[in-house]
Amino acid sequence: VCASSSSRSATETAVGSTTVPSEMKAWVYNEYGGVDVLKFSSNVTVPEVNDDQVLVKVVAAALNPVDFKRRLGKFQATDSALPTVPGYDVAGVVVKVGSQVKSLKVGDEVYGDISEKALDGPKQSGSLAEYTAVEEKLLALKPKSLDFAQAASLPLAIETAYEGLERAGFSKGKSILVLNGAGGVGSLVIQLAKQVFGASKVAATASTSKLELLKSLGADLAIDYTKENFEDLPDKYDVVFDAIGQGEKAVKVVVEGGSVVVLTGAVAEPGFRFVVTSTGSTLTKLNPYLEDGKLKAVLDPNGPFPFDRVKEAFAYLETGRATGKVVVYPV
Ligand SMILES: NC(=O)C1=CN([C@@H]2O[C@H](COP(=O)(O)OP(=O)(O)OC[C@H]3O[C@@H](n4cnc5c(N)ncnc54)[C@H](OP(=O)(O)O)[C@@H]3O)[C@@H](O)[C@H]2O)C=CC1
Ligand SMILES: CC[C@H]1OC(C)=C(O)C1=O
Repeated sequence: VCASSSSRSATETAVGSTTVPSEMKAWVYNEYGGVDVLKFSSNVTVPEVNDDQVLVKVVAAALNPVDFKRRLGKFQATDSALPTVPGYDVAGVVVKVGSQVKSLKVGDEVYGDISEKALDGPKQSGSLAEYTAVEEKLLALKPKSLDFAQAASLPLAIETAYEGLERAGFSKGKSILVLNGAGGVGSLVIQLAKQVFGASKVAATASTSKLELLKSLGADLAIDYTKENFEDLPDKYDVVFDAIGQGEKAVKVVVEGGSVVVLTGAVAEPGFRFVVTSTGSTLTKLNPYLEDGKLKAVLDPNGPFPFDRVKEAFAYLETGRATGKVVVYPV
């Protein structure tokens, strides 16, 4: 609610019908390291918005492995300066718009991955905060049928899944093997391959307790990696999507002329690795599938983690056992 000019404090700026404070609560680290470098602060400066940006009041955020890899200092060469507020995935409400913003307005419910390049100059002030500033082009309107936690779980993972399938030239009638089908990205690759791209066959790997999940997401074949090695099976695939760092084994099961997409770790011919580029246009394109439930957000049942338990959320994600996405909600 906009404070009357007489009562508006010096630290508040009335914007439209929304009052934005100058300081906020956020999780911050000022040195690289394990979860214990994460500190909760109540007086982090609310980011200013550039002309092409909006300020989002964060309702929910989601964690990604790139958050903890970055915090461990694995991408220092191209990282933004410390201190860092981590967090790429956000879902929330627009409270302020920059002068060049064209299609978003105060009050819009939005979601997105706030860093266009995940490793090359990611945002210093991320989504594990009460407010975050994001370029309009990185956001989409939140699907009405998804709550904020579900929406926050999607952006980086679904954009990675979609971009990887596009780069691999995946198309209707092709077969695909997803290495790590139960994780944040793989659980969406299975769904996209089946529901959006029209796969002829989807196979995926996970451990014993997650095989039914893989089938529920659309996998025709669920391979228990604790009992058999996919590379020892007779099947070959048009595309192998490696979301676990098995790129050198993945190339053994791709057909002649097929594609091997690698998200992490070593790559062997004919495999290729890429780093996701955030864009709201992919979310807008997939919104109809999300609205009607053809594509589903997969949230780890140990969450959502409330804002004051972010350290616990990261510790859980870093076990490498998360199913789908680890979400922080409410913020
Ligand atoms: N290049 C890029 O742009 C991007 C890269 N990435 C990277 O891709 C990888 C996956 O990301 P994300 O999906 O978020 O990861 P998650 O943390 O969600 O993956 C967790 C899952 O990994 C599964 N898993 C662990 N070991 C194996 C194995 N040997 N075989 C099959 N599944 C296994 C676990 O299942 P179980 O308990 O059954 O073992 C668990 O469900 C990460 O390394 C991430 O950094 C992610 C996004 C973008
Ligand atoms: C080089 C892959 C790197 O980029 C992202 C976004 C990750 O999660 C990674 O591991």
